[in-house]
Amino acid sequence: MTGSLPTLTDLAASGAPFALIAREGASVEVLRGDVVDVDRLADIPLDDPDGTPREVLALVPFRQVVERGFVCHDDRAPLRCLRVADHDSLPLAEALRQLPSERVPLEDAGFDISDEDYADIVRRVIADEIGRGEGANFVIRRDFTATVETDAVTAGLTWFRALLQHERGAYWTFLVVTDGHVAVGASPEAHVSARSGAPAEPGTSIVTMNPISGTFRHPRGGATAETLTEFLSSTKETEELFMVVDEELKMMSAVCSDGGRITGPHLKEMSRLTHTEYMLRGSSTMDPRDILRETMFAPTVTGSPMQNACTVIARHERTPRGYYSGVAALFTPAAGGGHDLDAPILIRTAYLVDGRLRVPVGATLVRHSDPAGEVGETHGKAAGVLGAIGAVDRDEAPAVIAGTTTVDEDAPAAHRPRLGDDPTIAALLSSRNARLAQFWLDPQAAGGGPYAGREVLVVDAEDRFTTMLGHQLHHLGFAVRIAPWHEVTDAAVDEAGLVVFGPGPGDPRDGASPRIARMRELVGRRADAGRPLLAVCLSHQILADRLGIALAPLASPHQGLQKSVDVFGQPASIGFYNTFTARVAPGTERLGDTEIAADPSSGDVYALRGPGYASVQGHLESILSRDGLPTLERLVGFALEPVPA
Ligand SMILES: C=C(O[C@@H]1C=C(C(=O)O)C=C[C@H]1O)C(=O)O
Ligand SMILES: NC(=O)CC[C@H](N)C(=O)O
Repeated sequence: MTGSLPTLTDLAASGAPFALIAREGASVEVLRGDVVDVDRLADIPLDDPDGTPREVLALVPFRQVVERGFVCHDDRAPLRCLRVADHDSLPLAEALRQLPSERVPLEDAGFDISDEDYADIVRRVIADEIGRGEGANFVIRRDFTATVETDAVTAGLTWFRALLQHERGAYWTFLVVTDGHVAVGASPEAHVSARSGAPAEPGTSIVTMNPISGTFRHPRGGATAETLTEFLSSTKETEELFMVVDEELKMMSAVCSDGGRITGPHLKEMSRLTHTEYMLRGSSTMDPRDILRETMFAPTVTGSPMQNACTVIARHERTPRGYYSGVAALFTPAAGGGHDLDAPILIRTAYLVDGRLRVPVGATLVRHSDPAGEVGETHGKAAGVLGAIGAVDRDEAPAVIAGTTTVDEDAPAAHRPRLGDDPTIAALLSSRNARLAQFWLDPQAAGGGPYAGREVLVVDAEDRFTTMLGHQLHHLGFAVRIAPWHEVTDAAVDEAGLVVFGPGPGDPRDGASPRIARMRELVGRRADAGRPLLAVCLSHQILADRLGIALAPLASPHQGLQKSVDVFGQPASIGFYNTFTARVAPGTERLGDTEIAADPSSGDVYALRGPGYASVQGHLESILSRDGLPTLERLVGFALEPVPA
């Protein structure tokens, strides 16, 4: 097929749709075919009408979250599929020779939201969202925009070339040209991939996710072991990565029968930035389109809990996202049938439509975010793309992002060694895992736990930590059913042998929220019946309230905090994701039938137990809970203890 491959400039001039992808440094893949726009992921045409499997490259817009019932500013951006007819490969040197390098002038360049306004958004998200229990971390974006007179496809080719030459460490460097739409970028982050397993396991694929979070902007002259060490020692950056790993493990637990296991952390070293990352791996029997649906979209570019993050994004972003934080999904027919999937996240990408350039960038906002720091981070993230498109000087430092007054201190220095190979850095990175739950670091042994033969109903209150809980409960031997709060019937709650009420966003005192009102009803009903229940986080707060214990906001949220607490006589290192707390007078250990495990000085309640029930403020299922599984087993044991007549 390569024989018929026109030069890249002829291909561009033909007006036909095409895509260029550099996945490994040595070559550029050239994909040609026709384009169809479809409504839903399930409609992606993986097979021709005669049943022949077909390779498809799909651009999945952020608005696709509506398929999961999540909220967004809906721009109706099409789910665009390039049905690949020809897939060729060009040596990198040849591609570089063919690609244009003339500078593309930009007019009216600058961020749509000023630095001051972005800093205000950061403050509001910390105070009004994290500070009100809506979640732990949120990514809010801003767009760098400009007018471009140059022909769009020529501009795309030019920028693709510049990214190949000047960015490094990208997972995919790519250009996708379809009618009237050019997307060109160098994304560091694989969202999800699914590769067919050994022929012995037909229908099974190995699923990989790659959460990247924590951003180190290289100082002038490049990163050094000293400056990187300082970054790696930052609590904020460390916890930020742990939080997104937790959120992606929720997704892994939903799509993988073995829940997934984590390896890392590693460094992702780019020209101007270094990120930290983990790899999550598990096996799944799901169709790759379903895997994609269940994982829409990465918490590293949205937030957690993911569903509420969409609501928060809609509240604080003023315009729709288009493809930003969606994925480019390449479905390739697999030797043993079905399709493999490779899907980088659409970040660090420039879009050119109708002469308007848009480069969206965001930062992960957490409880201890510094507004100025997050502003700087968005500049740093844009700089890789903006360097390529000539909006910042590429090789000189300091450079200035056109249209702003901010000095770009992230300009790349030539040829630095990889710092991940430095033994001190490697040791510092791997020391992070000592804080984490062994359960998620080890391959998990199958079944046979102490509760084999029993059933549990897990009620989901819009935080899919329930999938991780479900996985741990399964490990303890239970047959697990997870049901969302709005589908669960009274009868189901009455009949289950054990009910676990899950965590969720929001203020537990907010009875006007239909979700919280229903959770109150269900927890109350089960508690009144005196049948075994375990309540987690939001549900623990609801149970505490019902038992007459006061609820209050914490002075500063514990969203993504690891803490060692006493749980009925045993110390446990546990992860917390709460803004509110149940609180008793310090020293209170009992209220009626209820035994209370609380902080001796603040009176903040960590756990409760009584006849037929137990509850916990922390998340035993989180990677942050080093003592999570044994504590869960203890609490389940308390809840299932026979109630004296
Ligand atoms: C949100 C973006 O990047 C993501 C956010 C990161 C962070 O907050 O540290 C790091 C890498 C990406 O997962 C972006 O590039 O727009
Ligand atoms: N994870 C949770 O369930 C959090 C509960 C509640 N929304 C809080 O922030 O305190």
